[in-house]
Amino acid sequence: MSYNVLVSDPLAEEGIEILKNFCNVDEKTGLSEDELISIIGNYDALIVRSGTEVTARVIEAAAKMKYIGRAGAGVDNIDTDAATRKGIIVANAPEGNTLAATEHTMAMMLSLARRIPSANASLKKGEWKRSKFMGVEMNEKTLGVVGFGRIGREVAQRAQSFNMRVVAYDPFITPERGAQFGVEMMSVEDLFKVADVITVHTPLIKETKHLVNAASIATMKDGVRIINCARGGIIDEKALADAVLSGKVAGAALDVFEEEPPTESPLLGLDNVVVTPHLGASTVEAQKNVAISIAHQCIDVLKGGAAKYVVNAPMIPTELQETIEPYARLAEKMGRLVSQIVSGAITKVEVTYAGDLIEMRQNLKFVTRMAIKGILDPVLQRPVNIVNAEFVARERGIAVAETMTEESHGFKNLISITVRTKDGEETISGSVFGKKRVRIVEIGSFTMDLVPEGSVVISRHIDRPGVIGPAATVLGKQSINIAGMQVGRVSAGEEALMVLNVDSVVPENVMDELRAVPGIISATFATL
Ligand SMILES: NC(=O)c1ccc[n+]([C@@H]2O[C@H](COP(=O)([O-])OP(=O)(O)OC[C@H]3O[C@@H](n4cnc5c(N)ncnc54)[C@H](O)[C@@H]3O)[C@@H](O)[C@H]2O)c1
Ligand SMILES: O=C(O)[C@H](O)COP(=O)(O)O
Repeated sequence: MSYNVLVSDPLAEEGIEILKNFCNVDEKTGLSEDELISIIGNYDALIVRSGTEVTARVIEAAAKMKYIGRAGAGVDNIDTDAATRKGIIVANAPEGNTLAATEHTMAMMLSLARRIPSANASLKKGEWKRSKFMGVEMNEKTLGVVGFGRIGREVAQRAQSFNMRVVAYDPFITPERGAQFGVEMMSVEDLFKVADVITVHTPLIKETKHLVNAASIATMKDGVRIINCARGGIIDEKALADAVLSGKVAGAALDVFEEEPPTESPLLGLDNVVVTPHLGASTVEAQKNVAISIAHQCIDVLKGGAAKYVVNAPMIPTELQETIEPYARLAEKMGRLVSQIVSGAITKVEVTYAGDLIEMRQNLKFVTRMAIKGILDPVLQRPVNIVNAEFVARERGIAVAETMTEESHGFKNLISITVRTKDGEETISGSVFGKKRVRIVEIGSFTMDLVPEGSVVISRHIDRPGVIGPAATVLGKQSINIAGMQVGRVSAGEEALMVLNVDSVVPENVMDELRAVPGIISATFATL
């Protein structure tokens, strides 16, 4: 199968080469939304940087899209909710440009402190104004880092080497974690009060929109310096310009703007403001890193696998991927089976984890989503995957619950899926033996040891002589080979369950014949 990939922003050649070895690649930059919409239906994957707005309209038109890759960190130019609804994997390359953005932040801080851009421009105009460009030292100043993630931490370490005191605000980082970096975590209000230089390193989300505004600037030290190498919009540009003009803020350095390019930003005309055109990630090294990462992830997804840095699905830490994989595979197969043996509209799915699995509770969301995918796949025409499984379930009014229990019925690990419908409920349990031997061990109250692969016939019958033989004869007459058989019963003479692994599809008319065998109560054909 040949795949088409559209690269709509400049991507380093190293990434393009990797893609070209696997699929057709079109590089078309500078497209308008309408131009993008008119061609996007031809592509299986789209790769962007911050230049392309991947709107809900674009995603709606992306009929066969499986992957949107962001060769960089910020995904605020991609409507990830719209992608999630469509089951499109959105992935980024968050680590590749961390050091580039960090070093750019340090460059901006020093440029601001020593007024390098203005001094450079002045000298090049033929002036020699040494006293005009008096600077300040960073030594012993306090740096306030807002957002103590990858870049925030790297900036902090470099600032410490300048002998700066570093304080930080990040609602998701504990004081203990901050202390490991020699950084005091504090409230944003306190940080604004004590910092000589403030640098923001958060994503642009509703909580961080205009975090630096007229009111918060008023609480800052007189002569504070402010840096934004994260996202335009975290700082209210008008408020910042007013504060620079009034002298409250001694200077600002901005790499990113509310609108890019920033045609109307009041900051562009100010002397004490250093600006760059979103260059944080623009190093040869960073561009190579992100292009390679996003190209490999693209190929992994097109081959049917998962991307390493998915932003719209649960991520599994690399070290756990091998451990989780068999559970995810088992849950999907169990979901497929249970969905084909229940009748009536599904109203609730409950996935219960027991035994050793409880220790992995943080990472079981992935397994639950695979169970839902398995349940919905056989009944829906649209693609259901790890990205949109929960969304599609919700959309269909199916409640999903995930529970943990110590009770594992003697198994080392146990996954149980209970599906409720308007007509009743069915529970299937499975376990992973050794590292990856997956088995279904219970269907309802019947114990078994079923390899969840291929085609199966599941029937309920009265436990008495003369039922199983005639049932097998029905299949034999149609040359349908029985590769395996499991029979389970709770007590002799009552209802029993039979599962036949068959080597070919059993047509509906043959299933009807099977259902007509005296003693057979019900029979279902399922593909796993
Ligand atoms: N200028 C550039 O070219 C450039 C390059 C790379 C990254 N970036 C941007 O830099 C920013 C940081 O990137 P990163 O890789 O460090 O991301 P990251 O996810 O590692 O760190 C972001 C941090 O922000 C914190 N945070 C979230 N909400 C917050 C809030 N309300 N208040 C304070 N902190 C909050 C998170 O807990 C996290 O620790 C992103 O916006 C990214 O898009 C810009
Ligand atoms: O979020 C990012 O990675 C940076 O803003 C870089 O954006 P760019 O890839 O458009 O340079």
